[in-house]
Amino acid sequence: MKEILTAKNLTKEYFISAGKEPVQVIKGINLSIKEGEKVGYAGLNGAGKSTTIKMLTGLIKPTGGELDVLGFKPFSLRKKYVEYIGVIFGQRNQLFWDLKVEDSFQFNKSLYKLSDKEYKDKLDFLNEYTDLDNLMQKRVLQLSLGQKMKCNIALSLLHSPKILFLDEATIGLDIIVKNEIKKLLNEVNRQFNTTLLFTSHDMKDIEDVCERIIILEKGKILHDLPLNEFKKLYGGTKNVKISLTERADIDKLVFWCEDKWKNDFMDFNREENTIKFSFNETKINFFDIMNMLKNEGIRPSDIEINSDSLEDIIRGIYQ
Ligand SMILES: Nc1ncnc2c1ncn2[C@@H]1O[C@H](COP(=O)(O)OP(=O)(O)OP(=O)(O)O)[C@@H](O)[C@H]1O
Repeated sequence: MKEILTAKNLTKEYFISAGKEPVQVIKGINLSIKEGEKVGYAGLNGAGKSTTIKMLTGLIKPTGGELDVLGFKPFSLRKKYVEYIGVIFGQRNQLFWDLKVEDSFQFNKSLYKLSDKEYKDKLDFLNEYTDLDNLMQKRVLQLSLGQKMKCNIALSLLHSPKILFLDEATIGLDIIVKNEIKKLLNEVNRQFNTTLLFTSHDMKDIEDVCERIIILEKGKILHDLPLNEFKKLYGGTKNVKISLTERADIDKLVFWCEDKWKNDFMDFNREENTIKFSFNETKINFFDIMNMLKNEGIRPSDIEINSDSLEDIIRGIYQ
């Protein structure tokens, strides 16, 4: 996979008030993104995510460092550059507000000089994963937030961008629309190898789309890892609930667990015929517990086991 985006020691300073020193909000970040990657860009409010996206899309000029996206310096050759990228800002609308949805699509068709076939093929693809067809004849101001976002994303994909930047594209959307959008993004990536750079405060969105996560903190990159590696390194917590019908079996299991791993459980609670505990996979192997139950002939009436979500992990990092 070839590199599609590189940033070296990228910085951005803003002048907040006249006569005062500028404030550096992006403090020398290095990025390297390959074609077809799906990258989540996460961080707390004010970390600098939108500022980064604005620099990468050529909306604002970096204060320092080097930036190369698809062979372009985004800010200097913006007119040409935008032919190859798509940009979605959750709070902004790119459709003609008081016209029909289709008018914006027709406008972009001529702007990007798409042939009738290219236009039709792309609409066929978009219709497969959204209900765009039903929305085309509606006026934009009649659309709900979710319908508007679907149309905005579809419009940004019309010219087959090589890379799609999404800044809080799923903000305020319900779970059904979010899922539809995530499916569309995954398909765009799968079928057209479109690179995705995606910011969201909803870690589930990042988890459902991205294979790599970059965490920004106060303008610096704190982590940049494949998502599964990140989860293994910083997560690895399993939460288990075991229900048993016999009180004696509970006693036996509690005694055995405490004897073997007394200090290794993150928490351990007994309630009636149920025990609930959390542990880190690096310290305790859940199969040992399953084997013990089997060897003792204990048959639980129910077992629930789940891993910490990305959201839990990130919360843990910032706490
Ligand atoms: N045009 C601007 N002028 C001055 N300061 C700005 C400007 N835009 C952003 N900032 C400041 O830069 C910092 C980073 O803002 P940015 O919007 O990039 O963060 P973010 O990570 O996207 O936050 P959020 O998750 O809240 O959207 C913040 O302290 C913000 O107040």
